[in-house]
Amino acid sequence: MIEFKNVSKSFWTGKQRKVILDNASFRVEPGNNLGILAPNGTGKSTVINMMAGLEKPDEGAIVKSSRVSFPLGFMGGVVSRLSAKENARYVAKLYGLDPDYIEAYTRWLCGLEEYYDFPVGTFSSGMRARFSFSLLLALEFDIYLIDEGMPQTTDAEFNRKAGDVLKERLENATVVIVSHQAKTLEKFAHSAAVLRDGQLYMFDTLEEAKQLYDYQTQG
Ligand SMILES: Nc1ncnc2c1ncn2[C@@H]1O[C@H](COP(=O)(O)OP(=O)(O)OP(=O)(O)O)[C@@H](O)[C@H]1O
Repeated sequence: MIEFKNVSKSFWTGKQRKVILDNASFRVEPGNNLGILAPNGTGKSTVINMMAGLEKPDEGAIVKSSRVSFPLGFMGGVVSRLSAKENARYVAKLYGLDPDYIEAYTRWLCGLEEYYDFPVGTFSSGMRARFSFSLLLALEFDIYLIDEGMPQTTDAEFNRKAGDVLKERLENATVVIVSHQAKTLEKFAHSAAVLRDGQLYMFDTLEEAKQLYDYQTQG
């Protein structure tokens, strides 16, 4: 479970205070895939980063009783001058896992062939996406965080493999996915929430969340 207790978060832009959360309290329950809808620039990444522990709240507390992933697509832990292989082995050690297993798994899933042994800094954005997604799926979490859908790769073979693995993972794990469009959430979300005016409004269904969201974005 991830619980936000009276969490406030804002940024000072130099001209104004941008409020992301204002004394917000909500929970992400295991087994209940949650989709969060919010327009671009309103704080989706910030909320996901707070769940991952990459951003701290200004006030309040975030309590976690599950293993929560880093956000899908997050490359902060990956060192550009090291190869995918070296990064995978390093991350395995950080998580106390078998480096041989994590190397073999990511090598198989990302399908980068000989580029797996090249520095990550030389990768195209699609190759980076494939590597970071493979790394995320190689590690076992109770809650997976996804920012704006699946990585956009044009590699059909990778998309199929990664989609299958994610589906399998989600039989025992939960996903939190944020997007500015309901369509991205449809495949995963059981319930949904709308980030608005510093609060996260929770709904039992995506349909209900969409009604508030459409009203908000069109009005
Ligand atoms: N470290 C920071 N310092 C100042 N402002 C920030 C910082 N991080 C984010 N912001 C601002 O907070 C707001 C929300 O940013 P965030 O990236 O969370 O939004 P988002 O909904 O994920 O946007 P997008 O969908 O465009 O990525 C934006 O106006 C952004 O400029």
